[in-house]
Amino acid sequence: MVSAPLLFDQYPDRALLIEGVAGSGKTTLIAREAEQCVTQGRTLLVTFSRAGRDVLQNYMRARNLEPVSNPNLHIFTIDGLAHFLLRRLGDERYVLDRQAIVSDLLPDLVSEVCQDLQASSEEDDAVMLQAPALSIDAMEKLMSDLDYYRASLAWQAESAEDEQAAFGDGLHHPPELVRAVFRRYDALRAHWKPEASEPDDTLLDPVYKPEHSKGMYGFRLVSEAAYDLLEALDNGAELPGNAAAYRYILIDEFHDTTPLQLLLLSRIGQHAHRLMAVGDRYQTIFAWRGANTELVFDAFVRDFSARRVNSLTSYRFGTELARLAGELTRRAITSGIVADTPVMVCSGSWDNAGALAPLGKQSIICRHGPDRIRAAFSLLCHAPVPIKLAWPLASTPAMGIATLLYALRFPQATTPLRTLPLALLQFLSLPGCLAPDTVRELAQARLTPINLRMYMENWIAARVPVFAPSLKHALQQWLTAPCAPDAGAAETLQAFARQADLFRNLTTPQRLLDESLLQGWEGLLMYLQLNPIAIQAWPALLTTVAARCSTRGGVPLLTVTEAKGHEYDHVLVYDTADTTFRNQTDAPDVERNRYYVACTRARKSLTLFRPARELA
Ligand SMILES: Nc1ncnc2c1ncn2[C@@H]1O[C@H](COP(=O)(O)OP(=O)(O)OP(=O)(O)O)[C@@H](O)[C@H]1O
Repeated sequence: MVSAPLLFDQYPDRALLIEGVAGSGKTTLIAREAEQCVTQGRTLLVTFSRAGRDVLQNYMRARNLEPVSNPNLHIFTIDGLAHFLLRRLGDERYVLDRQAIVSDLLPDLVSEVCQDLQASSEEDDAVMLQAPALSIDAMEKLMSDLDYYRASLAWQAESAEDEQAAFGDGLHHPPELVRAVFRRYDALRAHWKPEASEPDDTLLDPVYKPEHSKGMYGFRLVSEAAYDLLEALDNGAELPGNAAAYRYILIDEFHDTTPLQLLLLSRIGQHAHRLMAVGDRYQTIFAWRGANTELVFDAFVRDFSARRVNSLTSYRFGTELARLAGELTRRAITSGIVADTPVMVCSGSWDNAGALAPLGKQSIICRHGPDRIRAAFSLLCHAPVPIKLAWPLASTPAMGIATLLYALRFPQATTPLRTLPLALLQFLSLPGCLAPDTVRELAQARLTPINLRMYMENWIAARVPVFAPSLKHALQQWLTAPCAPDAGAAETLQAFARQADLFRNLTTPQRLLDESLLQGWEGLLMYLQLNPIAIQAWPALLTTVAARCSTRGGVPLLTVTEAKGHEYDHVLVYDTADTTFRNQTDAPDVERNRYYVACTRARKSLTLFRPARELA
């Protein structure tokens, strides 16, 4: 490795903004600078994602530096830092699980807000606002609207124009609704009390356990901690010197920082001696969460009079991949290493995908979760040699639905079904289900096929409908119609899906969960057609699939989000079209960035894989 002088020694400026291409050594640079900084004072290494924080921790560990043994070294995500500081300020709100808020708290709050909005529009004779459906899907979108509204600083705009400029076209729902829900939601967050003296575990974010067991009130998501900390500071709270007085602040993944997070970092960094932010604007893949690279880079330069330093040389990969990365981002990217990194386009079958490196030695990067499921089944069915997958395919939604159906039909079967509680939650997330109140009860009890069947019969008979009519009918049939024990699993499951109309709305799935289900269902049917079994033998299939999935020695199957910040010797990018992923739904620049991130994880070889349609 070239031992370059430290940038803090090379440049006299208090703050530096390093913009470097993938593999140009940004994280390495932070680690090198930090190694020096910790000898001189408290040093904060901060990053956007948990995955990015883990990468930083690994880089520091490789230098024998760990926060537990070095009091000067602090490594956090920005939200994790805000949460930590709030706790030091004596803030004891619960940290709740996002899904619990979406399904348990948001629907009631939204109906109250809509009633108020309708009442006031009647008084003012104004146009009435269309209330959203209270489906899980609409609530999930509203939750991301709240995130976006918060992260983009739209809440502090003084006029409707400023507000619009902040959130741009990032909202799913009308701004009046988002604004009103945002206010009511924040009021609820401040005063909320669990129904019992403490909330049940299913409501809590498992990563952030409460400080005390009783007497706490208020809640937040950890992603709301930066906002809450800023609010506390605006209300006169002072950051505890022993927790927040950082001499050095080094920010990785700066391109993903939101305007809200930058505001907080600017407050924390106002007395810092030196600051450094590193990023690559072409690696922004979280724009949908309110990240705004251009704005954040410019604000950092302005607020800290930072010097910009650019690097177009990658030390991760050789010339051929450097050329591809340059074409994708229209930059003159060069390679700083001698060895080449060949790039191969491979269409059709997996047989040819091992030309640059054996398939078992490659890391497979997919655009998102649903594509990963497709890749996994495709490998399971068609890989030339039976390789193992370092990923639990048996826990995917389609496998869950089939497991639940099996348990309902054969409640007396004795083979234990380890994934049954997960399968129940997956089933109840189907578009045609409204989660019944008793689910939480059931999820906490010891779930057996027998009590599952009993609950299911009650739900089907319930006066308040739990299932859409076609799904209800299909379930009734499933529970009552005689079924030959040797009926083929593929045909039986297919018949249920048809009767329940499971995929009617899924030709263009809206939710990732639905797309995951669709890909998994198609993959499962393909597997069952190649390996036919009777529905009664379902537990044996689960065992066979689980045996093909092993973290030890299996091929890693990653999404771009998971692979970001990491590097792998041999990378296969799954399901590419012409210089991008085949599946394109987000803004073109976000899609391009995702593809660029995936390709630039490779060190020694890159295979761009396009499966033949019948294998996809
Ligand atoms: N100056 C250098 N000389 C040689 N190799 C280097 C140098 N800097 C970094 N490397 C190596 O290049 C690879 C990429 O480094 P690093 O992960 O720090 O890049 P990055 O810019 O953070 O990448 P990305 O933005 O893609 O996450 C690593 O294997 C690292 O050891």
